Amino acid sequence: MAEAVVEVEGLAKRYGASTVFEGVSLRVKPGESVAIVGESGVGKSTLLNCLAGLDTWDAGEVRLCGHPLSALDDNARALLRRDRVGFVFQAFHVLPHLDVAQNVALPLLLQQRPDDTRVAEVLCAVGLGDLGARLPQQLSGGQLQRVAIARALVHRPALILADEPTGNLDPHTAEQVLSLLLAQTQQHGAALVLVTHSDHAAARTQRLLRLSANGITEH
Ligand SMILES: Nc1ncnc2c1ncn2[C@@H]1O[C@H](COP(=O)(O)OP(=O)(O)OP(=O)(O)O)[C@@H](O)[C@H]1O
Repeated sequence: MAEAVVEVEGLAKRYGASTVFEGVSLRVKPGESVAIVGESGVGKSTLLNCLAGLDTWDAGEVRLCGHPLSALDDNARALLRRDRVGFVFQAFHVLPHLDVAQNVALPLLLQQRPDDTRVAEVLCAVGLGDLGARLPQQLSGGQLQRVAIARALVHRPALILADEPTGNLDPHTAEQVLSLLLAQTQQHGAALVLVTHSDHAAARTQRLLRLSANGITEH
């Protein structure tokens, strides 16, 4: 059995007396694509943040590339995330004072392996080949989303986490972006976990998981 890229066991998240979810277990292997769906507020973004070690939990464990995240300190978690994870945030988190190419280059610079050719290649792949010198404020919402996606893919991470990656895109661009995320799983063996409200996006992944307060179920 291939080692899971990410493995979750009995995860629970609470805010005070209020439980967001509990009993969440899942495994995603290299080359697998998974969509997580569920009602608004059920904790999909929270779960994604837990998978990346960006949020804490109250019971259970998350293992990323074999490492139990609760055993790592903040610094070790940040290093693991830097090397293994590409995260497409719902709110993009594009840095406003850097141009598009500089934003996309960031994961490579953090790993001290700058690669302008790779940055240009990924920008072309998301249809932003001519916009590398633009500042984020000069882009549309859909273009910003594609910058966020290019930045999440540039360092060929083992795990791609994407929170509503097609939420701001027209159907044609959404299709292109999904193809790009899925190609990364097929060609480079990355694991993709996608949070989405779109039935269409969910239908393109190999597995569909529904999150509810009592856990997560496969459909
Ligand atoms: N700091 C906080 N304190 C208390 N409750 C919080 C806090 N942050 C988030 N929550 C609650 O946690 C729950 C999960 O939020 P989350 O954003 O993960 O849901 P979601 O399923 O991604 O929602 P959506 O589909 O609307 O994006 C929500 O009910 C939210 O109100």
